[in-house]
Amino acid sequence: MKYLSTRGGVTSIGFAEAVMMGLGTDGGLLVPESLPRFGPDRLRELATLRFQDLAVELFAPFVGDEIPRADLVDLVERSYAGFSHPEVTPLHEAGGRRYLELFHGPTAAFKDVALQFLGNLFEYLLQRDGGELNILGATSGDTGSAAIYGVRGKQRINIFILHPKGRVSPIQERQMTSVLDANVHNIAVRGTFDDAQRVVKTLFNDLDFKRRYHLGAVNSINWVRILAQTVYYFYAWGRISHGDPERRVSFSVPTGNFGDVFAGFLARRMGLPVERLIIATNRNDILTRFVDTGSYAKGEVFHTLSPAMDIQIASNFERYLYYLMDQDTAAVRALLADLEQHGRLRVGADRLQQVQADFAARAVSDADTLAQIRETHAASGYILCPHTAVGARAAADHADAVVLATAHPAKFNEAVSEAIGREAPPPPSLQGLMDKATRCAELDADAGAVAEHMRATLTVAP
Ligand SMILES: Cc1ncc(COP(=O)(O)O)c(C=O)c1O
Ligand SMILES: N[C@@H](CCOP(=O)(O)O)C(=O)O
Repeated sequence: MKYLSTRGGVTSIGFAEAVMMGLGTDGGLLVPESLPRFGPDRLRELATLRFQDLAVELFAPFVGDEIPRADLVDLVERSYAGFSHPEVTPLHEAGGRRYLELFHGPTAAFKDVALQFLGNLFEYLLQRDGGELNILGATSGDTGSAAIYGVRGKQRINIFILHPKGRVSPIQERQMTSVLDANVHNIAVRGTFDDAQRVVKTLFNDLDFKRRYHLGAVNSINWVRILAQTVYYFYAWGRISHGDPERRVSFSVPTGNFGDVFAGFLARRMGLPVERLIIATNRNDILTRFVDTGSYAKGEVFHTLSPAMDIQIASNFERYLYYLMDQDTAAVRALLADLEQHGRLRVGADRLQQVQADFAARAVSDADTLAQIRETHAASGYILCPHTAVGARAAADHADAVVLATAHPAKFNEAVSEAIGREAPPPPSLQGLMDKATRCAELDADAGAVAEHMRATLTVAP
């Protein structure tokens, strides 16, 4: 399989190069030249597989002959061995609703599903092909810790994670800053997640800096993040449909950077029988407004009870535009130029019709998020994290939709306590964090300052 950039400036690169490149050297996002298409017989087979075997089957066409199958199997098995549930991403039924629990990994959020694999994949490729990697990522709370846990202590890898100071939950902050391995570097930036993501993209677009410092990406700009997140859509469908290709399943997806729901979109393009894909946003509703009106217009970032989704500029939206514009990279560039110049882009009526066929969307207020946590708990005793609650509320008119449970509620106990008057009990991985020593730098949300910090750190770090 070969990869190209959504902006057309990178063409025909292989899987390993795409993994290491992260963001396309033209500033675009990497996508495969084509997608495999699974027909009814293949879907029936896939539905019988355990999570790990399914992952290997789904990854194989994208990896091609660049990694021997035995090595791919080993990478996948190791990546999910540390999950606390034997099914990796089990379905749970509560209050008449199905939840796809994605929080059984080491940092208790869905990011572990992709980042355990990506960490092992980086290590494998660096050992095999030589070289070193300095990961630079931005987080609104969950990617950071999952990425850090994916690469902590690994040879040839340093990781620099930027989080918006004071805008992640206390547990999320501790999960990152209490990891004291020499290769882990946390930076609290004075600004929003969007500011942190802009710094990361600016430094990736400085090709001289990127080459000199061997920058690698763990955010969902990295294609592997998206690929790995398609697996649980197939897995959930298999468990619900028992392999019946006529059975269509809807998903409601708490959405911020548009990676998770985009993975569902891809799964459908690969033949998975998906009925509705619901984009569930909090008050930061740029994506909901886009689905309603065809206009994608930047606004102010609001602080909400679901902070990991306090995002205005959704990275993977560009990948969706690429497919929406029939893979016409010039059309993508034109839309992005509008966004850059005017702070908004607009698609025409025919494209909007396609958008509305691809997605439903709903924005959920903090008050409704709390009400959802309260109602689900009262009906079933099950405690939702606020992001998952946004997903459940957005699916109020779709009783059948599977809600992606993207984080363990104990990561967001402030919201949980406000809703039900008590905290969710933390899983073992979250216990004792608040007593640990921490290390974290603090910087302005400025690419120059971050670059300087990386240079200084890397001259003394191993
Ligand atoms: C708990 C949680 N839910 C949902 C999201 C939104 O996912 P995405 O950014 O892929 O849209 C995030 C952040 O990415 C998150 O951390
Ligand atoms: N909500 C995310 C934001 C980064 O998104 P990513 O999927 O592109 O890594 C987070 O928790 O950091």
